[in-house]
Amino acid sequence: MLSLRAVNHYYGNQHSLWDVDLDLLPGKCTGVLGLPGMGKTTLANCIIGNLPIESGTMFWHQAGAPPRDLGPIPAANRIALGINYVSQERRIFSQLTVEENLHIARQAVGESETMNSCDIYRLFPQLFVLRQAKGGTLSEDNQHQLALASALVTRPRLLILDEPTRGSGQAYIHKLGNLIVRLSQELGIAIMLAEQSLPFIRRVADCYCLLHRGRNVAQGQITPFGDPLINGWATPEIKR
Ligand SMILES: Nc1ncnc2c1ncn2[C@@H]1O[C@H](COP(=O)(O)OP(=O)(O)OP(=O)(O)O)[C@@H](O)[C@H]1O
Repeated sequence: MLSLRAVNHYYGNQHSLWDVDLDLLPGKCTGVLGLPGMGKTTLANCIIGNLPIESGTMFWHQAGAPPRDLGPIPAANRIALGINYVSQERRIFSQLTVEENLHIARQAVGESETMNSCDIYRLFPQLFVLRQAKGGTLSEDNQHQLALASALVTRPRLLILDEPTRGSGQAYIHKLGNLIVRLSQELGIAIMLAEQSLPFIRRVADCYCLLHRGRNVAQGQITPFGDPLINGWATPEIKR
């Protein structure tokens, strides 16, 4: 679905992503794991088109169509192509109701491409109850659900979640994990999960990519994840 090869990114003179290779596949959840500041958000922003890459390739593969180079495609058009994102900030319109938020999110793609309200509320029953409530009045967890629902109404083929567990309690994290597994296994969505939480990645991801100082230092199926090497990279540097 999406293949990254030798992707490099710089913030000014600071080299932030180094020759990153990554494949994101339909129906699979890929955990992009790394400590704070290792490049997870930068990688997500390069894929969605918020940041330009310096070199390398990002090719979008879709059945029955020739591969497309994402490079020249602006961020707004990448949503129409099937790539959507939930940022760490969980952006929603706080002055608008849940329904209005979802209505605006639908505008990013053609009407025929969107997920209808019944399907969205089936995935997020709590949002149905709160559909007339303003975004700003929702709890943090419900705001995250609304941000996720706003991404899903565009029927993404690739969904990128940036640290979805940050700041949430165990009950919501458990529910979110179940939802992510459903989205990948039942709806066939390719999911890129940028996370610091190794237990969460172990629970929901099929495969992983480990970023360290902008380099992909290990990747593979989730099964060998108990490998001490991986645990070593996932330990804060101060302890290494
Ligand atoms: N706008 C920016 N300008 C300059 N440097 C930046 C900018 N954003 C991030 N960086 C730097 O790029 C590197 C990667 O940051 P990034 O936010 O991608 O990491 P991360 O793994 O997502 O971390 P976190 O988990 O804290 O969000 C860090 O050294 C960070 O300080």
